[in-house]
Amino acid sequence: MSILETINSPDDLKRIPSHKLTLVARELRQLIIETCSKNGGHLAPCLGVVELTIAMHRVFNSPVDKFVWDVGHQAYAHKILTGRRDSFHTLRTLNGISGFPKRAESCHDIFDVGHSSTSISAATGLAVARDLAGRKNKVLAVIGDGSMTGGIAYEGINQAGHLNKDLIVVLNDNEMSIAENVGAVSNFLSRTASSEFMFRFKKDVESFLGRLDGVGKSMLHVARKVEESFKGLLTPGMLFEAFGFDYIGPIDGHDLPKLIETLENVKKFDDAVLIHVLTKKGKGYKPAEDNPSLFHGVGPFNIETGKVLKGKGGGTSYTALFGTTLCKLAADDERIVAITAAMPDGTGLSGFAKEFPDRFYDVGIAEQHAVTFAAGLAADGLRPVFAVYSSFLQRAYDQVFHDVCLQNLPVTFALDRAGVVGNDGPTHHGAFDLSYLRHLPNMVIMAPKDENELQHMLATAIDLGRPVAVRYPRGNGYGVALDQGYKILPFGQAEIVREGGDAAILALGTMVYPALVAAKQLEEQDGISLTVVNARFVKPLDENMILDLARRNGCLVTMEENVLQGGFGTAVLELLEEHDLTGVRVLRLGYPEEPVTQAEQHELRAMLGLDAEGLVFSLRNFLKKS
Ligand SMILES: Cc1ncc(C[n+]2csc(CCOP(=O)(O)OP(=O)(O)O)c2C)c(N)n1
Ligand SMILES: CC(=O)[C@@H](O)[C@H](O)COP(=O)(O)O
Ligand SMILES: [Mg+2]
Repeated sequence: MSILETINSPDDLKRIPSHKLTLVARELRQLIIETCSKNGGHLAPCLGVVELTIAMHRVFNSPVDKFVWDVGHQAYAHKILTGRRDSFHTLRTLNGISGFPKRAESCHDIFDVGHSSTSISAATGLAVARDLAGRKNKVLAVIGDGSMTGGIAYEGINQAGHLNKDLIVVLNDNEMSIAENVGAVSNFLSRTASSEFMFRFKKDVESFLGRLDGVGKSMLHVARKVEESFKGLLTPGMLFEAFGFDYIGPIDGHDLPKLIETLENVKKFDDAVLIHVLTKKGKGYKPAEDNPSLFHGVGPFNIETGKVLKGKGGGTSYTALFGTTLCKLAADDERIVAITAAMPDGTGLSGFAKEFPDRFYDVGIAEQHAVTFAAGLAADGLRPVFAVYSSFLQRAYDQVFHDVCLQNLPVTFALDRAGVVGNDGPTHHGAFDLSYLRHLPNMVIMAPKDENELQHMLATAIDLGRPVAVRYPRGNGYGVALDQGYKILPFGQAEIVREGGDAAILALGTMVYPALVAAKQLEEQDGISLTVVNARFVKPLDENMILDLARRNGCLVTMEENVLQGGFGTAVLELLEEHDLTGVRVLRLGYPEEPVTQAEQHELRAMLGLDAEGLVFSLRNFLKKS
């Protein structure tokens, strides 16, 4: 029996003799690597915090003491040590263990996560709630250096330091976001060598001068002035102390005895403390240590070689095609500037960054800033393109409204991962963008039926010179031929891709090809003849075409990968109502309001009835009643 098999709870871990804890760490890494090699997952972040997680569970008493993991993509060891070892092989699969902490999954998962930089705010709330209830438990937030680039982290730390509650923030500093971490905060954190020196120097000088009566006081003043002029030597400790936190560190995050000793000491504090822990992303698995970005969130891979196994699907990924198209457009248009919020690889912008370094900006995990930054660029004549996952743009709703749409500025939102993303689950599905963008003034929204059309939509979006969102899915296209030049699509016009006499389907984006398959099957099996429309635009709708089809057929079917509330189908209903056509029967197919779970994309589409088979079923039922 392995030592890990004897651990079913944090209490079991506490019974393991100290000298055997490195073995626990080794076995945890082994299980995490094996599972990720089959299921995919956030391998590198999880390997980096194995010792930290052991130390936290050794010293504190979860779930009475509360651990809040930022993003939550580093919590696999926590899951395994809190009674989920036997089900860990189901990680990220349908009905399996979530890749992120989930309150519904375990009492040890205190706060649901997936989006970054929320841990300090949530932990502050938990600390205040504890104090109001008169309880004594500890609250810990574990946040990465990348997540410290998100503004909400500072909103949290600002209040937490001011309240000075009994709260521990563990800063897990691996000097990496998904890609290399960016910006002043990141530079600041890495000043650890000078930091230790300055900290000691400052304390020594202050205590020495403070002891000298009279002369000491004025010298202390002079020394402080000197220190001011040494701004370049400001240290992470000073930053967090300025916010009202005690600062401890930096400490080696792979030195278990040191971690345990530090946490034991900190446990005795009853004010706000930040422990700065230095870790290595991917620790213990060479391919992940060598390429932490690739192994940040990785698909199945071969453990021996570290080679990632190829994904399914024929064509180029939408993401890659977006990246190459933007490069080509930017070569001819100097106004184009590309922006990412800490995801140059994920959004396909790495090539652009190399080709146009002066026109590429990674702003860190700062979606709100990214949008307003883009608005500023656009206000002075540029054509910024913000490439962002649909679910992460949710953060910046007000900036999209207030800074871009209200001023009708030419910002293009390249919305990747629109629709179900698969195993990352509910926090990451791009299920809401149509609903949260459609009602904004001046906004145009498009969705391509395939990868070829994506190229034309991107060119059209930039050409339009106003706020435009182009939404496209995670994964590969269909392998269709790619036009060499770019077309500017006729504004607000849909495309009929199949003619039929019995009813019309208005399909959006990824729904067009499955709709065509379903229409063909219904023609062959039931003799039903359907028109299929590639809607292309959600805003503005092709009103003439839709109204004409509604009048001719008396019924319409809309299909979209978005929640039904406020989405494409809703837009069609509103149009019919505006034209007194409420008698037209409408079937809207899309996502329900309750969160879509985690599974492979194709499994989710089947469960939601949005694959060809599901569409045939729904269409048959609907048309039978016509
Ligand atoms: C709001 C938001 N934007 C982007 C992401 C995508 N994302 C997930 S983890 C991550 C990097 C986090 O870096 P860090 O906090 O340092 O953790 P590490 O992976 O280095 O352990 C990013 C950008 C996200 N989860 N949430
Ligand atoms: C944790 C997180 O938010 C990202 O790492 C995300 O999992 C990336 O997923 P993709 O594989 O779709 O880029
Ligand atoms: Mg990091």
